[in-house]
Amino acid sequence: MLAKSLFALDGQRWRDMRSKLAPTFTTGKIKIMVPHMAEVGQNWLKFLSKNVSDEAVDLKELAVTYTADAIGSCVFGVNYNAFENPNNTFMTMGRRLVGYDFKRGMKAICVIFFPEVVKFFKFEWFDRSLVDFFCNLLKEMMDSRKKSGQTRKDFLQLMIELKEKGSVASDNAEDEKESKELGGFEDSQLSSGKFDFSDVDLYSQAIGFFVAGFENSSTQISLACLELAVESELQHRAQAEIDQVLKEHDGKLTAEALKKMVYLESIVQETLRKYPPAGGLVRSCTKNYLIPGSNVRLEKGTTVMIPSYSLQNDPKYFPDPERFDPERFCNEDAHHKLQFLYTPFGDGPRHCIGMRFSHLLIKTGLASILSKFEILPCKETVYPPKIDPIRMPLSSVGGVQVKLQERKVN
Ligand code: HEM
Repeated sequence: MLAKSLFALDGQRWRDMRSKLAPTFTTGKIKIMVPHMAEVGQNWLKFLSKNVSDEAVDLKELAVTYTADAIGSCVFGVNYNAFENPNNTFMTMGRRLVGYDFKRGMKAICVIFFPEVVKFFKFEWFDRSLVDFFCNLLKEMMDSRKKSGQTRKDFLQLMIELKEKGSVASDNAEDEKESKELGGFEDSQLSSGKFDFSDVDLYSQAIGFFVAGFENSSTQISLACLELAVESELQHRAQAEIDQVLKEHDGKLTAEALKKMVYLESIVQETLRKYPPAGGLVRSCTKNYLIPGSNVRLEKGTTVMIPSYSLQNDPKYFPDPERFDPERFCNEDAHHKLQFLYTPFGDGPRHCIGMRFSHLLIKTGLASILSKFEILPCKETVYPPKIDPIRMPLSSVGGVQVKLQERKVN
């Protein structure tokens, strides 16, 4: 089933799928989902206000609940409020879907380095029962929208549009431009005729998006909070910006408000630099290639790993790399100078299609918690975090233990 998700496709079908999904990931399309994220952020704050104490909390665990609920709402169109109902089936199944153990670790190694073994043994990445649960849920949501005639501003609706019309329309020239950047190909590179997007294609994409966003985004939120707990000056600068922007937007966390939180954006970028979830990028040589200026010859079919984590933590490119310094990204053209060195979302035609969505998801989570809480280090805090050497995506051993204190904001 998940062989049909964008991650797993290649060749012509990947090109066609990428170009059709690209219009659903533009800023214009994603910003209509910010209210769903902000609603989950509010649920998070309500839960914390009722439960905050003098004890340490695991922010990674809390962030997982936030991202699961937010992705559930934006991608599947469901809102379970996992803060109040932590054992709801969506959350339980979601945890199993992204859970990691020795068996999964070995499978991941095989997928990257021995794809022939995976094909030969027909490895199933996920249990059938898990996949069935998510497919049935999506089917139910689609049937209920069809029956009631109601629509909702979310990914599910955009994918229903793709299924019914064969494409998702761009809203304006800017939307069209972004869509091309995300998945633009010449017409001659794409299949002609109506794009076939079956129910199974739709389920595969939705489940793939959940898996992609759940772990990565919650890790980024929790590690950003850890850095801010340790560097209180940076935290207060971020809070001053959030307070000011919220004041100008009637206290509402909208897409426009998030855009104005430029220092918070630098914090997100610096967290992604220090802790890139993927660790590295994988590519396969499509032809024999001699690395210029060397005698290293790569044979066609060789798997190459681009070490994002090492490059982004190399003092040659990022002086004093252990220092958490959002200033590195405060300058507008910092990105241009860093091409190919800063790749938390990958690079080239296969870069992360969900990059804009993740930025908004992470920023909404951070802006929510920082607007109402002070994050403090405590005796359980481990800093620097101990990165799990065998887990993929990147994760800190023992979560992120900190203390929360309600802020007094005027
Ligand atoms: C902090 C959050 C995230 C990070 C750091 C991240 C990072 C990445 C990276 C490194 C890749 C491989 C890129 C390459 O090889 O050049 C990737 C691919 C991908 N990501 Fe993400 N991702 C994140 C969140 C998301 C979310 C939320 C979604 C969906 C809603 C998503 C959807 C995808 C898809 C579909 C691909 C495969 C693209 C293709 O092969 O064409 N990601 N991501």
